[in-house]
Amino acid sequence: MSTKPKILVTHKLPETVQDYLNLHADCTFWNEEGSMPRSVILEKVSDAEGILGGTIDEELLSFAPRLRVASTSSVGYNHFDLDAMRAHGVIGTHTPYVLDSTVADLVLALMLSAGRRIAELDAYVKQGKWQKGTSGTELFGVDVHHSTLGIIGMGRIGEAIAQRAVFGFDMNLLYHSRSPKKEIDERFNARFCELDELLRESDYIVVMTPLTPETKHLIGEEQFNLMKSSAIFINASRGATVDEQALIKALQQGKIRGAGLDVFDIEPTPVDNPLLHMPNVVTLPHIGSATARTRNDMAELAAKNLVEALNGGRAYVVQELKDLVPN
Ligand SMILES: NC(=O)c1ccc[n+]([C@@H]2O[C@H](COP(=O)([O-])OP(=O)(O)OC[C@H]3O[C@@H](n4cnc5c(N)ncnc54)[C@H](O)[C@@H]3O)[C@@H](O)[C@H]2O)c1
Ligand SMILES: O=C(O)[C@H](O)CO
Repeated sequence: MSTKPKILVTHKLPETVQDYLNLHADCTFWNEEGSMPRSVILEKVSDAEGILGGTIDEELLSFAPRLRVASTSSVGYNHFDLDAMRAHGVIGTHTPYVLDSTVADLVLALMLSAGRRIAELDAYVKQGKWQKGTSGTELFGVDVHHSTLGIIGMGRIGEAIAQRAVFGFDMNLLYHSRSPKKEIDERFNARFCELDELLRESDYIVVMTPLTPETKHLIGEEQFNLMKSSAIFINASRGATVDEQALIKALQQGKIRGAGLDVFDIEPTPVDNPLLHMPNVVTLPHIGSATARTRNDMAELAAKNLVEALNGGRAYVVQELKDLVPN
C-alpha cells in the first residue's frame, strides 16, 4: 500500500507538473478542459489529504475529513473560506511573486489602451470611419507619460507596475496601501496618501488590492465622484473591489473618462453588461497572468506548495492561516 499522501487535482496541469506530483503523492488528476465538476470533487475529496485548485468552503470541507492542505494556483485566494479552513485545521497555500511582472505588463497595456484609445480606434480604422474624415481632435487621448498614477494596494504587483510606470513612462506616483512604505517612496520618488487624495489627484487610477471584507466595494459612487473627469480607471484585482453599478453610472455620466478592466463582478461577465458596450472601456477576460510561461510557473509553485506543506516543508502559506503550520 502507498504511503504517499492522497491528493486531488481539480483542473488540468502541465505534464511535467503531473510527473512531479506523481513522485510525491498518490494523485487523482482531472485531464479534461475546464474544472472538475463540483459533484465529482465532493465525491473524490473524501479520502484526500491535499487538494490543488478551486473553491474551498464549508460544504467541501465537510466532505473532506482527512484534508490538511488546500493549494491554489493563483496569488489571490478570496475563493478560500478562511474561517471554515481554520475551523477544520486546513492550511491554504498560494502563488505569490511568479506572476508579478506578467500582471504588471497587462496593467500597463490596459492603461495605454484605455488612455490612448487603442481598442476603440483600432475598430474605428477597421470599420472605415477614418475614410470619412476627421478634425483630429476627436481622436485625442490622455497622455501616459508624465501623468500621475495612483496605485491602490502597493504590494508585489503594485510595485512591478510602479517600476514600469516610473522608469518606463516617467509617471509621477501616488499610492494608497495599508501603510506607507519608505523603500517605495525612495525608490520611485513616490508619495503615500489617503484614498480620497489619491482619487482627486490621479490621472490614472489602478486598483491592485486583494479582495477581502475590507476591500469589497472599496471604490463606489462616493469615490468615483472624487475622481477627475479625465481620469482613466483600471481594475485588475478582483471585480468586487469595485461597485460595478457605480462604475457604470460614473462612465455613463462622464464622471471619469474611461476604464480598463480585467476583472468583473460575475465572470464570465454577461454579454448585456453595459460596460461591454462602451467604446471608452477596454475589457479583458481575467487574463492578468495568462501567458504560457507564467501559468506554468504558477502550476509548478502550486504543486510544490502542496507537497511541501503536506510534508512539513516550506510553502507559501496564506498570511491568515500561517499560525496553523506546525513549527
Ligand atoms: N487580474 C489578474 O489576473 C490578477 C493576477 C494576479 C493577482 N490579482 C489580484 O491582485 C491582488 C494583489 O496581488 P499581490 O500579489 O500584489 O498582493 P500583495 O498582498 O502583495 O499586495 C496587496 C496590497 O494591497 C494592500 N491592501 C490590502 N488591503 C488593503 C486596503 N483595505 N486598503 C488599501 N490597501 C490594501 C496590501 O497592504 C498590499 O500592499 C491579488 O490578491 C489578486 O486578487 C489579479
Ligand atoms: O490571483 C491570481 O493569481 C489571478 O487572478 C489568476 O487567477
